[in-house]
Amino acid sequence: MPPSAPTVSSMASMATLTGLLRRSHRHGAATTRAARRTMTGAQGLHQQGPTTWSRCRSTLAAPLQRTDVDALGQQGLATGQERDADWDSAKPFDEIPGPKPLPVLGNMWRFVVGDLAKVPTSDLQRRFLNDYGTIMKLCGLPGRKDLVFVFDAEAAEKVLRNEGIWPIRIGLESLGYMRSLTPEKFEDAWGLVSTQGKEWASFRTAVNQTMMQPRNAKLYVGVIDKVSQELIDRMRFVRDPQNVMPDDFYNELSKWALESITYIALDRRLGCLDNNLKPDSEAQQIITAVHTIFDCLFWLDVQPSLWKVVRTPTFYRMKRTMNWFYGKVFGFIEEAMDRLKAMTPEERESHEYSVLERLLLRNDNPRIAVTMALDMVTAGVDTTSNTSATVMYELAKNPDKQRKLQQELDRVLPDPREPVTASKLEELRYLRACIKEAMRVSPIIVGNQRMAVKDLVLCGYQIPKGTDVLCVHSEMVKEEQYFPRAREFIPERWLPEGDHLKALHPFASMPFGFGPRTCVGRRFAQLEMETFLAKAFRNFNIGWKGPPLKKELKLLYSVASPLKFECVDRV
Ligand code: HEM
Repeated sequence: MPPSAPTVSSMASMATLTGLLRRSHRHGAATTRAARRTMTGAQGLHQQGPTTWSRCRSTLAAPLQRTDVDALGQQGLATGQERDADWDSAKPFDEIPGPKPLPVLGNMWRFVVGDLAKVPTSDLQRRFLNDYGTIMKLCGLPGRKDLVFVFDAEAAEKVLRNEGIWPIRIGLESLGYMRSLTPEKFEDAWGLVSTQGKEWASFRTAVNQTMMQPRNAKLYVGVIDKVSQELIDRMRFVRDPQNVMPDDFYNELSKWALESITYIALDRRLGCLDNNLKPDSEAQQIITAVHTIFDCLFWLDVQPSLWKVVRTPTFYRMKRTMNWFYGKVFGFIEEAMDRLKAMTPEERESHEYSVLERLLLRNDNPRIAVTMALDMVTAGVDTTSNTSATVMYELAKNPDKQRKLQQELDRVLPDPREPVTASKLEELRYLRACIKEAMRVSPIIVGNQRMAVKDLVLCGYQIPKGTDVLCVHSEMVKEEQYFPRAREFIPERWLPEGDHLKALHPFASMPFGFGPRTCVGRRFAQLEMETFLAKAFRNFNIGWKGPPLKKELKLLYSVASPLKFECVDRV
């Protein structure tokens, strides 16, 4: 048994937990049916019962008032001071530049018919930086609080270092709200993505060790290697006679990411990379559900949407998909619990516990495993597949860097079909530098957002506590002052040799976030990407046969044109 394996004594409570989970699921289905019967047409949030609404408010924490901020975020402030020392000499909040809202219409019209209507979402941040400078304020959008954008690494450092011990990151409110509609399914386990304060902290504490310990991730290297080998085999199967990938190659990458993360979250192989995957197969249905949820989150939470006032068709689509998905995940977790219960004491002694089993055994509440699995599958597909596509693209466009990587790979993995192991991965320093550099040159997130939990001075302006601040790393990474030759792909800047690393500002590129709220799936994401990319560049010389790759900003910066990789077998 690995040193941190859960104690066998916690098996005693498994029978009770299974009963509890089954009861809550049946009750959940009944409540959902009842909710469907009573919630007809375009009801606003305020028309629902007080319990649901109060739960919803505390779950979403939006919009937070100053007093809520005190309750949620004041704990553990680095300095203990309420306000930055230079507050009195700073310019007032109202003077922060930004598009001026019109009376009644606010700023919404700009995005519909005004000066910003034709700006692609992926260019908006650059436009804001050019028009207003290193700090700007966007206000006057219906249902949204004012948002301050900072494009300055010093300011980002100040925001993130003063986030408190329960950092507040408002976003994806629709996800939290949907969960609040069936509280019996999520009671005491609302997940990480859209919760704040105590609810977020108790969940994070319950899952943190299992998710973040490097040795837990390493347990999966064998399976991730197998899944990655399946993708390599599939690449050989789907490429055309000129060795070029089909236009929908991104779909293959997202199947690989889903196959990997569902194994980690649910102890389950789905068979996503099967050459004969049927359109009505379980795997294909799950792939579709994950993409639907991601798409709906974009339309409900990023695009201007009236779902907080009127139930939109997208709202219902998301609700239907989430209920279906919950049922699926729930079924897988019940199976895992049954397997655990059936184990003999001897088997338990020698068993290598999976992430799912650890989550079930460490916590008295099986809903934690269910919600964590939902969050993992929701957050763990488009993130790793888009990032892997970016790394492949940058290396295809920079053949000298690709050759250097292949020299490292040939040394560490002399046989291209040889399985990747944890110790071999440790030796792949240049590969890690390539991934870091691709995440800098073309990050998938706009930036990191926090609510200020004390009065801050940023770029010379007063930022009262309770203000949401977005640190726009996706633009900082393009600035020469932070990264010399910023537009070039130079993995060497992340290697410890030389002075490059010392010169970099640590808060300019932060692809996995920061502090106690940092990406909880980081270890698994790194393991998946390193394993697949090591195998891909060991097996193929990868070129690019298309026009420059387009990205669009949806929930993430995502691939928006065909991935025309030429993958020629290396002899
Ligand atoms: C390349 C891949 C990935 C990137 C770049 C990425 C990036 C991020 C970022 C920037 C955050 C916000 C951190 C903050 O606010 O400080 C985050 C949060 C999160 N990520 Fe990832 N992520 C990736 C993969 C994954 C995977 C594979 C999973 C699933 C295991 C995952 C699950 C989550 C969850 C649940 C959160 C919310 C954490 C919390 O609020 O406590 N991510 N991720």
